[in-house]
Amino acid sequence: MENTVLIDRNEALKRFRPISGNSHKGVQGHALIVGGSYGKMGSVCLSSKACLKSGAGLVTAYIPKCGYEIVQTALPEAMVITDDYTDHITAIGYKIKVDAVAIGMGLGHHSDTQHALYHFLKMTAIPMVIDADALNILSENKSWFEMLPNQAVLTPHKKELERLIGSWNSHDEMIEKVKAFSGDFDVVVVVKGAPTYSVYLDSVFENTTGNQALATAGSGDVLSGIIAGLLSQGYAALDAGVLGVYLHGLTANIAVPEIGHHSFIASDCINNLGKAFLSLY
Ligand SMILES: NC(=O)C1=CN([C@@H]2O[C@H](COP(=O)(O)OP(=O)(O)OC[C@H]3O[C@@H](n4cnc5c(N)ncnc54)[C@H](O)[C@@H]3O)[C@@H](O)[C@H]2O)[C@@H](O)CC1
Ligand SMILES: Nc1ncnc2c1ncn2[C@@H]1O[C@H](COP(=O)(O)OP(=O)(O)O)[C@@H](O)[C@H]1O
Ligand SMILES: [Mg+2]
Repeated sequence: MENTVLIDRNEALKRFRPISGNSHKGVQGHALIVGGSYGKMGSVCLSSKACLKSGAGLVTAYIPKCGYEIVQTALPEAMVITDDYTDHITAIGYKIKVDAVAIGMGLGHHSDTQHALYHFLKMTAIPMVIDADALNILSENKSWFEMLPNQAVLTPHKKELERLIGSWNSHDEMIEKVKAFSGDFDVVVVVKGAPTYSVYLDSVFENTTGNQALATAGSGDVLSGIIAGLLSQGYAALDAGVLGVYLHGLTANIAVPEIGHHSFIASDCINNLGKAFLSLY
């Protein structure tokens, strides 16, 4: 399509910033990962780990009580704040200062959780990734679009996108609808698929990395964590989206010669993030 920028290594390099020698965890960004419900805590573990492995100095997971031991055990590097309720999130309250948020992975759509999301969006204006069930809740409450923070990064797969903006008849029509949505609410939309397109206003970026190994549970949860990690370090929303998608796809390109398409799982995406970052030096 006309005016689409292909995101290859050169384009990724334009956006990538190495970490300075005198950095410390206090200036590397603190990201909050909000999600999880009974049976879906893995999504928060994956997203939080990917966030740490993308350079965030501190990561806190905000989860329902049932996930406390799961997240603390799976990921000792992350801090945890629990909701008052056991099985799902009912209110999103915290006293820490965070630089970026990713919300929605494994969140579910209980009415209490919908309420919590409403108040959170109303009160929160920091860089934000909105994924999975947070997108689905928004789709059921379209008047809430107005509350989205400027340049929030929305990361729908095609089904989630259809719930958000309605259906389309062609690729070009889909892109035009996403551009209009981006303009109406000043958001970056990362349309996940093969390939993934990142759209902001009239600009469209087509990713060149990734393969079918990523067609596996949790690989989108990993992407939300990567983008939140970049946002927390001060990357602009569009740069975080475009670079995050590039690195995420690259992990699969790096891993497939050894692991193959069938056996690659979302944790392999995380395990190869280091090599993906190193390829930019
Ligand atoms: N280990 C975990 O805890 C996991 C939790 N997850 C969470 O589970 C919840 C449900 O996520 P789902 O995405 O499964 O639910 P959805 O109901 O949003 O999506 C599932 C439907 O969308 C279709 N779909 C998915 N990707 C598509 C694509 N690229 N093009 C067209 N159709 C597509 C599927 O075929 C299916 O019909 C989310 O909160 C998610 O974060 C998942 O991420 C899987 C792993
Ligand atoms: N065939 C494919 N080729 C390239 N990337 C893919 C392919 N299938 C899935 N992906 C990527 O994997 C991720 C899947 O995200 P998502 O559907 O949200 O998964 P989950 O919710 O299970 O974490 C997206 O980044 C998507 O672009
Ligand atoms: Mg998903």
